[in-house]
Amino acid sequence: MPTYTKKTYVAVYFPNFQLYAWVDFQTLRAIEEKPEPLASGSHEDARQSVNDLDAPKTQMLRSLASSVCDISDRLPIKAVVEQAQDANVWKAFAKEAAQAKNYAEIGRLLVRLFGMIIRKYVKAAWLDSSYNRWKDNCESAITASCIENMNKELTSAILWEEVARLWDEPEQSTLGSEWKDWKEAHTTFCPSSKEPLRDEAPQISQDAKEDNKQVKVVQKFLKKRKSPTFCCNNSESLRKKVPSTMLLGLSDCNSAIKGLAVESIFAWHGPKLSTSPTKRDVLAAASLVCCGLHLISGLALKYKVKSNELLKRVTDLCAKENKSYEWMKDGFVCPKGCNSHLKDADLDLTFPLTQIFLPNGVGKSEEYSKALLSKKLCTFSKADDLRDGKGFRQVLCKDLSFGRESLPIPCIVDQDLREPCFCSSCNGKKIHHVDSIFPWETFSYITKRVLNHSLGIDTKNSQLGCACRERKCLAHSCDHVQLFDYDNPDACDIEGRPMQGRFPYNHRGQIILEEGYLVYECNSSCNCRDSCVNRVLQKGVQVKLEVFKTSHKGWAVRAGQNIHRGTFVCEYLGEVLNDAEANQRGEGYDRAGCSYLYDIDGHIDASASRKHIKPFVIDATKFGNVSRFINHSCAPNLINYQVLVESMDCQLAHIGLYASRDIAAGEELAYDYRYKFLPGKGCPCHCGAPSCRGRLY
Ligand SMILES: C[S@@+](CC[C@H](N)C(=O)[O-])C[C@H]1O[C@@H](n2cnc3c(N)ncnc32)[C@H](O)[C@@H]1O
Repeated sequence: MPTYTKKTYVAVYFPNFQLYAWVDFQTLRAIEEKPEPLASGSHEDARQSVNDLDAPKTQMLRSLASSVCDISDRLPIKAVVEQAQDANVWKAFAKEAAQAKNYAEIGRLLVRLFGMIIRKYVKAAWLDSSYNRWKDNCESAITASCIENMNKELTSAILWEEVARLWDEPEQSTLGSEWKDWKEAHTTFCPSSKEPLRDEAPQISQDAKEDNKQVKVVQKFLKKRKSPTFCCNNSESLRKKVPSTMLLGLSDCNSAIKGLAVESIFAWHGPKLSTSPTKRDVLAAASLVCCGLHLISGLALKYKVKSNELLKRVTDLCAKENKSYEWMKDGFVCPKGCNSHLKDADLDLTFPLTQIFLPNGVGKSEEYSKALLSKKLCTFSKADDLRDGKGFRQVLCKDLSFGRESLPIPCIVDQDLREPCFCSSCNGKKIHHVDSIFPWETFSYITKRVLNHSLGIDTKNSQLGCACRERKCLAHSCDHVQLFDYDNPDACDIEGRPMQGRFPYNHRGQIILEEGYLVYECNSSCNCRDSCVNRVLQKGVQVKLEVFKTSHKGWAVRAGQNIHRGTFVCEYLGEVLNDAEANQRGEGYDRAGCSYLYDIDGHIDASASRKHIKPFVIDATKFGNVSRFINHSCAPNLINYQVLVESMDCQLAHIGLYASRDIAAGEELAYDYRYKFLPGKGCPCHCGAPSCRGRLY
C-alpha cells in the first residue's frame, strides 16, 4: 500500500477480471453507502469474492512476477551474460517467479535478473550511486508497491536504446530457436493476469504481521465496515484504462483518481507482444500504416518500446532496405487527420490504438473506417511477402494469439485483397471498422472464457467427477458415459449406430456423436489425465489455422492443414453475459454492422423456459479467440456442439466447433449462424454457397 502526495492507496481487486488497481483510499466508500451497482450485476457477488483475500494477494504476486519477467522478455540474447544465454535458465526463472510466495522472493528475483544483464547496458551513474540501496530494498521488500517501484527503477536504469540496437543484429544460430522457446515458457509459467489462478495463495494475515502500520490501518477499517467490499470512484481516467464492467460501483466522492493511482494500474495491457518487434514486424507495419503517429502508437503499445526509440529504428531500417513511404516524407499530413506531421508529432501518445478500432462504434472508429477506404493502404515489396502456389501473401502477424495457443495463428492478406473493396455491398455496409489493418488489436486474446458479473453466479466446479481410477477412462465404466446414456437412451452416432456405452469421441479425438446432443467431458474433478479420450475441447486448438482477409466479409479463418471430419477446431470463446446485458450490447453491434454475440441456447429445455430461464450469451467483441473471426456459411464445414466441462449447467455449456466433413488446407472455415430472419432488417450473406439463403438475418 503506497503513499504518494500524502495520499494513501489501497489495491482494489476486480474478481471477475482478476485484476487489481491502486486506488486513493479516500475515494472508497463502503457498499452500504452506495448499494446500487454502476454496471449491471450485484454487489453480493463481488462481496463474496473479496471475502476471500487469498485470491487478490496471489493475483498481486502473479502480476508482480509477470512484470519482472517482462523485463527479461525485452532483453535480446546479447544483452545478457553467457550463463543466461540458455532458454532453460529463463524457463526456470519464470517458473520460480510464478511460484513466489511473498514480495521478498520477487525482490530477490529482481536482483538475480539484474545480475544477468551485461553491465554496459546499465546506466553507470545508477550503478555507482543507487545499486546498493536498490538491492537492499528488493531483498527486504514487504509490500507490493516496493516491488513495483524497484521494478520501475531497474527498468529505467537499463540503456534501452543500446539494447534495442541488438535486436537488429543476427541471432546466434545455435541459440535462436531455444531463445524463442523462452517466450513460450514465459506465457506458460507466468500466465496473463486474466487467466485463472492455480497455485495456492499465501495467507494475507501472515504478511500483515510483518507489514507496516498502514496495512493495519486498512485492516482495521475493513473490520469496522464489516464488509470488505467497496465502491470505486467514478474516475474518467480510470474508466479509460479499465472497462466499465470492472468498476464495482460508483461513489459520490468527487476527487478523481489521478497520477500514481492510474499510472499504477498494471496487469491490464490488452493484447500486446511483450518482446521487441522483429525487423520484419517493423517493416510490415511501416508499409501498412497511414502515418507515423499510427505506427508509433500501435507498435509502442504492443511492444512496450519507447516511441522515440521505435521511430528511429523504423526509419533506419527502411533506409537500409531502400524503402520509403508517403508518411515518411517531410511535411506529410495524414489524410485521416491523425495529426502526424512527424517532426511535430507528440509521440508520447496517450490513446491506444485499440480505442480507435473499438468495434462497438466507440471513439474514432467511424472516422478511421472512412479514412481506411479512402486510401490505398498496402505497399507490398517482395521482401515482405511469402510466395506460395497461390501467389504473394503478406503475413501481417506471425501469431495473433501471441503465444497463447499451442500453435501460432498467422494473420495474412493475400495479394488480390491488398486494397479495400469498394463494391456497393461493402461500401454501404459498416463492416469496415472491423476490417482493420491489425485485427488482433481489436480485442484481447483469451484461452479461457470470462464470466461477466451480470451472470450473478460463482465459477465453482459443479460438474461430477467420474469414479475411473486410471489415467485414461474406459467407456464401459466411465460415469460420464453412463450419465449421457441415462439422459439420452436413443442417441446415435453420425453413422446412425447407437451411442450406448461409448464416448462422444473416437480414439483419435474426433467427435462421433450425432449433432444436437450435449457432450459431457471429463473435468478437474476426475482422476484421469489429459490423455483421456474424453478430454478434447478443454485442450484447446490443436490444428493449424490462419486468419485472412476476405473481400466482402471482413476477416475470416481458414484451415492451415487438412482437417478430418469430426476434428475439434476451436471453442467459441468470449465473455459470458446474461440476456439483458447481451441485448443492450447487441443494439450497438447491430448499428455497427458486425456482431460477435453467440447464444448458448440450443439445450435450454422446456422446464427451464417455463421457469423463464434465459439463455446466456457469449460476446467475443472485447475478449475472444480465433473463433471470433469465423464467418457464417449457408453450407458450412463446421458444426457446433455444446460441451459441459466444469459445470453441469447447460446455460454454461462451452461451444465447440468441429469439422462436419473433411476440410482441405486453405479452405475457409464457417458454421451456420442460424440467425432468425427479421422482417425489415437484413444483412446480405456473402458465403458464396450455391444454396445460399441470401441473407445473414
Ligand atoms: C463473428 S464476426 C466474423 C468475423 C468478421 N468477419 C470480422 O472481420 O471480424 C460476424 C460478422 O462477420 C460478418 N459476416 C460473417 N459471415 C458473413 C457472411 N456470410 N456474409 C456477410 N458478412 C458476414 C458480419 O458482419 C457478422 O456480423
